[in-house]
Amino acid sequence: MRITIFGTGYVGLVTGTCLAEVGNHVVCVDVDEAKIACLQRGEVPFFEPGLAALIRRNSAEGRLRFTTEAAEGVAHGRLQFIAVGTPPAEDGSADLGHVLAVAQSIAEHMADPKIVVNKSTVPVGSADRVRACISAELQRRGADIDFDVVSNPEFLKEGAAVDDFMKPDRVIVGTGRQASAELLRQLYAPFNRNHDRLIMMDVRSAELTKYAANAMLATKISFMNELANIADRVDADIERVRIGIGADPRIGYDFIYPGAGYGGSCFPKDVKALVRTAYDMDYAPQLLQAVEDVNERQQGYLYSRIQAHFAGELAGLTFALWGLAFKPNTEDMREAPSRRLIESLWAAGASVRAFDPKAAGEARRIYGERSDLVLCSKLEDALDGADALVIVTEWNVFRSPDFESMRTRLKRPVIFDGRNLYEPRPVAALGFTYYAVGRPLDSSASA
Ligand SMILES: NC(=O)c1ccc[n+]([C@@H]2O[C@H](COP(=O)([O-])OP(=O)(O)OC[C@H]3O[C@@H](n4cnc5c(N)ncnc54)[C@H](O)[C@@H]3O)[C@@H](O)[C@H]2O)c1
Ligand SMILES: O=c1ccn([C@@H]2O[C@H](COP(=O)(O)OP(=O)(O)O[C@H]3O[C@H](CO)[C@@H](O)[C@H](O)[C@H]3O)[C@@H](O)[C@H]2O)c(=O)[nH]1
Repeated sequence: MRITIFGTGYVGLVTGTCLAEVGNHVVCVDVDEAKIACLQRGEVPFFEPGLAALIRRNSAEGRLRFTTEAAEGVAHGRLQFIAVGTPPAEDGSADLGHVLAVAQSIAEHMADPKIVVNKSTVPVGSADRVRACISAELQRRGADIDFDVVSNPEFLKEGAAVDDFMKPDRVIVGTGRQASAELLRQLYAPFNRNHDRLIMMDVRSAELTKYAANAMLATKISFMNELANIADRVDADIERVRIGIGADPRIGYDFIYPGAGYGGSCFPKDVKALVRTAYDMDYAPQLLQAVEDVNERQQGYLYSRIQAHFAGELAGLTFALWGLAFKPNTEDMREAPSRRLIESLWAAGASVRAFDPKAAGEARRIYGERSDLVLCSKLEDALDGADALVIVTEWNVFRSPDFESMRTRLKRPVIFDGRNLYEPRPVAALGFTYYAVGRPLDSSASA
């Protein structure tokens, strides 16, 4: 099939590349000239495992092209995917500005029938707004061209995006038209061979399904963070509790890790947007509001532990930080817990020596060169002369460190672990003061 994708971020670029990989002819359009120039040179603008090789192969074999020309993109595909950002507006609602700008471009250049497929995460009713936008422009042009707007939300995770797209748990397609449903079924057939993963529904339910999935996952995390905070106070070990409850298949082990709070470009903004939708409909979403409030507090967890340990005297201290990205296997720092922590430490007069396997460049882009942020190229270097180590992201390389060397490099043997990577008792036995999330400090519970 001939397919056009608007937006070459995590979703657009992965979607376009994976659709090309199974034999389709794909044109990706972005307004960011630097990004498109980079892709045209065969470089990938961000780190996502496995993506670069796929882009290079499909570009070389002529199935994948990149352009800033909307007209070229609109002319190419019968299917026009919208995969642009929907950032939070001031009031928490999803900002549809980029989505509607793409709809407008499609309508301006449309010369034959199109199926517009929305992959961006958008509030219920957005497909109607896209449809209205396209209709208005076609009417202005005096053009009578058939089109449909389909909702096809994306569920990929950063760091595993290619795998998630190639082997989806499910593909949600929201449309009221049989012909659109049939075309989307054909499009996704190569990803649907093992068993039928396609779930067809109406457009509004498809739009809400995306928010429901993210809100449910965010709820699991906030629930565990709440429990971890209770465990802290009653001297119980949340890791034992996690293992104990996950054994119940109705609960399961996925997404019940307590930590430094959820971050990233999706959960924080999507929970907020769903809360906003509910309030707009005169419904108070108490549970969702609590999910967000708990996360807000949890993002301050590491800092409050640090403050308590140093009795609020942080001025002049140096903290080694392991992990800047919002989670492992990505360089993305959008809403990363590390940012809130770094900024709190700076505000208290402390400085930071950070190591992240992939996100140092992103941190430099966000914060620029500053004397209170040293970005180290080796994890050991971050420790040198620091008053404590703080672990914010659970990269694999942090899981089995050389504790002896760590103790000699740190000025004081103190670890604040926001991801519960180690067992408290053995680490304490090596002479460290070890703070984890919801785990007692060297108690029999952690034996
Ligand atoms: N990142 C994820 O893991 C993920 C997963 C599922 C769904 N989503 C949703 O998908 C959407 C895109 O997310 P993302 O992380 O890929 O975004 P992103 O910020 O990484 O990329 C968006 C891209 O769209 C481009 N763009 C903006 N306006 C444009 C226009 N008018 N025409 C063409 N390109 C334009 C931007 O330049 C940018 O390159 C969001 O709604 C997000 O919530 C994201
Ligand atoms: O048990 C857990 C699991 C995750 N997290 C945190 O939750 C955040 C989000 O993690 P993850 O869901 O793995 O990353 P995303 O790439 O943001 O993916 C989510 O958001 C995407 C965008 O909507 C969806 O498509 C995905 O299905 C959904 O998992 C990160 O800060 C994690 O550290 C925890 O604290 N505990």
